[in-house]
Amino acid sequence: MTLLQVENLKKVYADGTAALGGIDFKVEAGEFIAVIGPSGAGKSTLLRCLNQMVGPTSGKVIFQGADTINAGNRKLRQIRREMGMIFQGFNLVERVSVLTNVLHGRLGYMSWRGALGLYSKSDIQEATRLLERVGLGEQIHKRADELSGGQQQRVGIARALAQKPKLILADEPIASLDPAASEVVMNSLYTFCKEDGIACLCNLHQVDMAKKYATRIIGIYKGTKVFDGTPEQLTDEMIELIYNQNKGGGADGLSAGEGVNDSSRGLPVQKETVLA
Ligand SMILES: Nc1ncnc2c1ncn2[C@@H]1O[C@H](COP(=O)(O)OP(=O)(O)OP(=O)(O)O)[C@@H](O)[C@H]1O
Repeated sequence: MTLLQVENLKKVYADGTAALGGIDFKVEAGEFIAVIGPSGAGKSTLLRCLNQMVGPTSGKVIFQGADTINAGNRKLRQIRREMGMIFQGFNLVERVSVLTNVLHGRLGYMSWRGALGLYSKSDIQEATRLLERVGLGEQIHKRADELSGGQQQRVGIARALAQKPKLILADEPIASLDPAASEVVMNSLYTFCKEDGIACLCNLHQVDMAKKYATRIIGIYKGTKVFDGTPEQLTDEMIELIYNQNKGGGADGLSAGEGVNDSSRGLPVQKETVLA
């Protein structure tokens, strides 16, 4: 079964900004997909519409056969625990320990016990094991804000893994990191997703990182998908087209109701590869 199916997904924010103009794609189990595109293209909105952090205006998001947009609270909670999320700003609770932050990844599986901090012995063992796996076995009792940015993001990865997700949504996970830390974080994310058979949708500004790690790349421009292919198919000419379209026209989202016709922007249309 297809893991995730996105059909004609649209998002118009309350102020009229049309951030997504109708996006379609599928994700199969274990794929590592980089989502690229200029600032304001709609990458974050897309990821947030998948787990309903942002409510889409219309379209379909089917995750493991379940309609996420119309899911009730209970079903949505189940869907969200199988869709881990990693954030640019790490989103850790800074004043609590690294271990506790990873245990927060188990909250979706718990009821009142989690709210009281009553984690099971096996959850604590698993969280410890995950921290060892991301190379932070020595840091588990430190406060989260005592760690470097790259270390904090590895805590974020361990927390997402603690959810035992089928899909990880990573929203610019290396945007605030230096090149060395970025490499460590991307390598960890890629390796653990591969080892655990987890699919990943990873928003990236760095095209070189997308080409290095992704098994597939989706290019977004002004709320529409303008490229969907392998790293090899993402030629320098295509990169130039995706990003340089941005220069004249800005990237502040579409006006509400404005559709994007890719051929009208001069982007080449190659069947299968570009513009599904
Ligand atoms: N809450 C909001 N209300 C109104 N407009 C928004 C909101 N969030 C995002 N937008 C707009 O939607 C468009 C897409 O934004 P989004 O953050 O999804 O793009 P992005 O590709 O992730 O950009 P970046 O790479 O800079 O993070 C932009 O025009 C942005 O200004």
